[in-house]
Amino acid sequence: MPKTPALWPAPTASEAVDATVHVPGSKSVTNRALVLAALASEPGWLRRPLRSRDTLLMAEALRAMGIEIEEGVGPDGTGEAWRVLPAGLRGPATVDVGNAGTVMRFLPPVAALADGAVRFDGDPRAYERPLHGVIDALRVLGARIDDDGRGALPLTVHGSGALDGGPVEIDASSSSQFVSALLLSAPRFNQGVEVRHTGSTLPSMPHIRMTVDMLRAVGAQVDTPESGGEPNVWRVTPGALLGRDLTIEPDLSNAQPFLAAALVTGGRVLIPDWPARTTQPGDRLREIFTEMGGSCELTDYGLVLTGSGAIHGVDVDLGDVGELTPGIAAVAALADSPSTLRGVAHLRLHETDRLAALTKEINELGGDVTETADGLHIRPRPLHGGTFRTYDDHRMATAGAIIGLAVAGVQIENVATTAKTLPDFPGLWTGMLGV
Ligand SMILES: O=C(O)C1=C[C@@H](OP(=O)(O)O)[C@@H](O)[C@H](O)C1
Ligand SMILES: C=C(OP(=O)(O)O)C(=O)O
Repeated sequence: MPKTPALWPAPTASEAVDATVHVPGSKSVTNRALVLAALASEPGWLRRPLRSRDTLLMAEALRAMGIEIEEGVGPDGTGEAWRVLPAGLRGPATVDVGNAGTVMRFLPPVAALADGAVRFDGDPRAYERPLHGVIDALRVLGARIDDDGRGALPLTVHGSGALDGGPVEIDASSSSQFVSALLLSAPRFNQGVEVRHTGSTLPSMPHIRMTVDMLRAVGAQVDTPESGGEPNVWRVTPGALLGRDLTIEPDLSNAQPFLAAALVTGGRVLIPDWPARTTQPGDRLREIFTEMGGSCELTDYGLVLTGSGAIHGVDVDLGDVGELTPGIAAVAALADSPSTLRGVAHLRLHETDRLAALTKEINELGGDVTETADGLHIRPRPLHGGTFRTYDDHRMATAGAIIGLAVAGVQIENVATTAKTLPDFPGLWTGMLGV
């Protein structure tokens, strides 16, 4: 593969886009499927897994704890498929979480089940991302963890081969992944788990539903607020998990920049295999991008978004779908009216402080964005070219590419950071544009 330059000239669209874009598998589904397959009592398959930095880090970490993961083609010889062979989890092991929230939060509970010490380390930014919900809860549930007292990486989980489990209270207002992490491993805790969220807000509910659905699909019994349980309480009963043959859905959040291209250029983009029913937050794009001026049609082939040529501002609470914020902010900066994006204070603790980064980078191109306590006000202005910094954040890079479609001379710094969740974004982008 040719080396990507440090500054990537984002291509402008000289005409309306008309393209079909095959988007690789979902990060969130792939990493949950890997964890559940590793904890199962029989082998399983993942078909069409995402092969990106975050998912390869997850696979490598599970291997380090004794799980065999064979990367190859599926049982019927079509497409990429990974076979996961569960085994006794063991230390000593070292896990590099990179800057993957799913790896740093989902794996300490798995490590608590291992026989031996598992050390967790990662990128400098990973030291700043909240992990206290997982560390404190695991201690209450019976685990021994050494950390430096900040409630963050680096840390060592001293697994003893089993964990008591039981009831625990956490404040997951800084990340839904605290809840998902405890639920995913809970069927293997001696008493299962009862997680009670005590904070005032809880972001990314669709991702918690994804965790619950995927647990149930491998045979776990899960009680949720939505299934008649108490508000903010989830219970998982101990029990063996099945090995499944699971086809991973395309990553709908990574479909966002391509759909945005149809909206911004007044063109048409088809994303094949868009699921008819899904817990992925990206499914909300059908509604949000319709409000912003597009029209969406979900057919047997996938999702088609057609732009009208007009882009409208929105006033929207993105608390459930925070990872869509950078892409929506980019489209909003090109709209014909102002936007207010709400409910996303927790984005300050994502790959970078996304509210600060979007404000600074859009304003450096001539924009008028202000941060609020829980989001952004975006007043569209004529933008000009310049460097768009990404702060090692894949979604900053794709946001910059969206703006570059309409603004000449935008140069994206470190576009290679998109490899966190999307292999070869520049190739897919130029392929869509036919340049
Ligand atoms: O569980 C998951 O797969 C995710 C949950 C969300 O995390 P937060 O609740 O921390 O925002 C989301 O932003 C992240 O991209 C993926
Ligand atoms: C917040 C994100 O990732 P992570 O899983 O690292 O939290 C994201 O992908 O937008």
